[in-house]
Amino acid sequence: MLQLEGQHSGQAKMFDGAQPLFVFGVIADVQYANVDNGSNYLKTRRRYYRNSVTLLHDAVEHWNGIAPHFIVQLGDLIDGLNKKHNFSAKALEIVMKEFQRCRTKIHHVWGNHEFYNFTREYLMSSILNSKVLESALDDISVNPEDHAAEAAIYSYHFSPTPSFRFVLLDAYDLSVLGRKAPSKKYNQSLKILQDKNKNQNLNCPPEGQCGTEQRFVQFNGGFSKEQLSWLDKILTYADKNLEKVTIISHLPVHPDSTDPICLAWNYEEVLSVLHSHKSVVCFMAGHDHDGGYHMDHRGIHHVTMEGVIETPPDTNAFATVYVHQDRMILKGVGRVSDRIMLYPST
Ligand SMILES: Nc1ccn([C@@H]2O[C@H](COP(=O)(O)OP(=O)(O)OC[C@H](O)CO)[C@@H](O)[C@H]2O)c(=O)n1
Repeated sequence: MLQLEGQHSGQAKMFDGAQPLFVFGVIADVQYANVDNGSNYLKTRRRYYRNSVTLLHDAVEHWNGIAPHFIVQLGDLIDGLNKKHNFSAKALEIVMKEFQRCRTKIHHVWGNHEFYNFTREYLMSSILNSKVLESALDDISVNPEDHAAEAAIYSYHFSPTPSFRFVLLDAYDLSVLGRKAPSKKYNQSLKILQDKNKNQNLNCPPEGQCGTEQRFVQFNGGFSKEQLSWLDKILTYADKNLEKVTIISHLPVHPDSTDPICLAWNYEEVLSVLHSHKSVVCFMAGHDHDGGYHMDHRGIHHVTMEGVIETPPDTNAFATVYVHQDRMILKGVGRVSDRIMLYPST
């Protein structure tokens, strides 16, 4: 019997008859706000702001019956509308009350809506910083200069059981959201945006552009060189130790797994790091509320989770993932489809 890090007593329920090595839950874009139902900016999708916390409640009830070893919350937990109503802290308290009923550990990713509500400094010392759940790795040496830069990046990794690792990435490391003007990263991010997007409102995609060029909008962001070099080190360690790695991020990085308007600015650089390592098996993201999926040419599964906020009250949008030696079985609830994800052959 494998020893699971931080495992609470009891065994997660089996899904398909075979005993999984471990089980985790995943949910994205709850975006709770204490306001009436509304829509997205283009008025093409309905948003159920108050009900989203009820769907989170139902997800937690479901998970409490399964006892997963941890939950991954993919960002945008509360909507930016809370800020306008001076309700950010209260809204966070309301959603966290639901998570606190969950008898397992929660790993929180940060999305654009976290930065509409809170500063990066506030988030670093808040309940949404789950870096305390990081696994220590003495053999990964980090030079002191890199270390100083990394301190302002919210990324970490953990190993729930030997041979498996999860890496949580900060997709707003390069962003005009959460970076103070005129800091180096703010200036660098504004330049990336303004070089590509000539609109007054930088949340509107660049005029006349279609496809992946639409990603240069303010509600997206990217990954700094320091973060990518840190990721490269973790993946080198994982390769050497024959681990299987799942990466979690608010922003997707594969154009075929999402509406391209939701892609990370430097998604190509991230893909190039992932493809230079044999350990990566899955990349999970949120942000595109319609969800998406693509298995890339290297066999990496790119899962974009459907957003709770655009999920009608009579259904839901979350998943439980059963991890086996040769595959992950994703069991979706409501709008999320079931998937069997075999690991790429090495
Ligand atoms: N053309 C646009 C689009 C958006 N905005 C404003 O930007 C903020 C964020 O938009 P929002 O749709 O809430 O962001 P999500 O993270 O929920 O979703 C991302 C993608 O839209 C999914 O497709 C908000 O303040 C909008 O009003 C804008 O000004 N112009």
